[in-house]
Amino acid sequence: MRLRSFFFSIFSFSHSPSSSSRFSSLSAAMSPALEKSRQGNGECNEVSKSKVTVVGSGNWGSVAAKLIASNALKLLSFHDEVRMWVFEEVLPNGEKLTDVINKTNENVKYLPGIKLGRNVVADPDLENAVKEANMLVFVTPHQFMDGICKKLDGKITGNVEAISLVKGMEVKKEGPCMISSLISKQLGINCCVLMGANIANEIAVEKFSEATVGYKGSREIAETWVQLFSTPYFMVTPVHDVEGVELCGTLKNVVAIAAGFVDGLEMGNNTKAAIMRIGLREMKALSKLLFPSVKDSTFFESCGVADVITTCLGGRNRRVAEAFAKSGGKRFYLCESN
Ligand SMILES: NC(=O)c1ccc[n+]([C@@H]2O[C@H](COP(=O)([O-])OP(=O)(O)OC[C@H]3O[C@@H](n4cnc5c(N)ncnc54)[C@H](O)[C@@H]3O)[C@@H](O)[C@H]2O)c1
Ligand SMILES: O=P(O)(O)OC[C@H](O)CO
Repeated sequence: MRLRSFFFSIFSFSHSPSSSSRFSSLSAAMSPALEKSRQGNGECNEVSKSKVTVVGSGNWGSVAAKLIASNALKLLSFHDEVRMWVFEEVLPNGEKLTDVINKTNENVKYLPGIKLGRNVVADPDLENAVKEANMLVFVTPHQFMDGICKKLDGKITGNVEAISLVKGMEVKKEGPCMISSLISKQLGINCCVLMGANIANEIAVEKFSEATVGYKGSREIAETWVQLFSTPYFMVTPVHDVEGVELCGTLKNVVAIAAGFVDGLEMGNNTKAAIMRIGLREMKALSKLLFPSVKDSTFFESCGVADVITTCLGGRNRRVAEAFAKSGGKRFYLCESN
């Protein structure tokens, strides 16, 4: 049904005179809950509404806040306000990033030129930002997650759900630890994941893309996350395989670095395609070794093959690896700053 809608939408798109109607039929087919909520049935009082906090405000974190903010305004079951925790930085003009976001509604450092939505409130105080939320969206570079979880240890109470958009893992002495497990174990809450072929800057300007929500246990909470993130230009599918989805988002970065080396060394498109194919096969093998429950079908979702393709074509990992190879082995961080 969804596949048919998708092809129908592409067909409509190619025959559509205006870009604003591009994905209207797709939107209608995919979001019955959104349409129902828009009509309003008066069943949700203020107390039962979910409050969302986005923990992180980088490039993807800001786009995630924008997606969520637009839906929070439309869906009855969510509070309008979306908090966004900002790792405070002082900008070259001396202003604090948080103040500028709240004044201009724009993350001028990590997502310049894009309005986040007036209902996004930037907050530099992590504890304060999460204290009233019952839905937490974690989206920072992976290396900061251990520290963030430690700061929040014992501070999350009540019925709270989390989702991780972090593409990476903690590698401890005992072995690899998925970020969703880190969140679950340290904060004592259930944690889904959202991964996919999602270059943030493209989604920021509302170009169409897909994503995958990985969950374990109840499908109901996964459906709530799908509702919160879905827009006509962002199509989200739930998959009952949290480890598989998260490992796809993590391991594709390694393939992207290899693809960047291939580009930097000018080895050509056939070699790059081979890297992507073999890379995907190795992602699957390693994922299944770590978690035998990982499903083959997950690798055909947006989080799998599609993310390998987009990251190897347009991602930052690819770009920095290409610069590294072209520079003849300059230090990685110097390539990153270019
Ligand atoms: N950017 C994308 O296109 C994209 C798309 C999908 C997934 N992701 C994943 O999302 C996650 C977040 O990426 P992003 O693009 O939002 O961030 P980013 O790469 O833009 O990173 C910068 C962020 O890190 C914060 N930061 C810096 N020092 C910190 C510290 N000591 N403690 C806490 N935070 C600190 C900065 O304030 C900023 O918010 C990553 O795992 C990434 O792989 C990114
Ligand atoms: O820019 P990258 O390499 O971090 O990739 C961004 C996203 O993960 C692509 O889905």
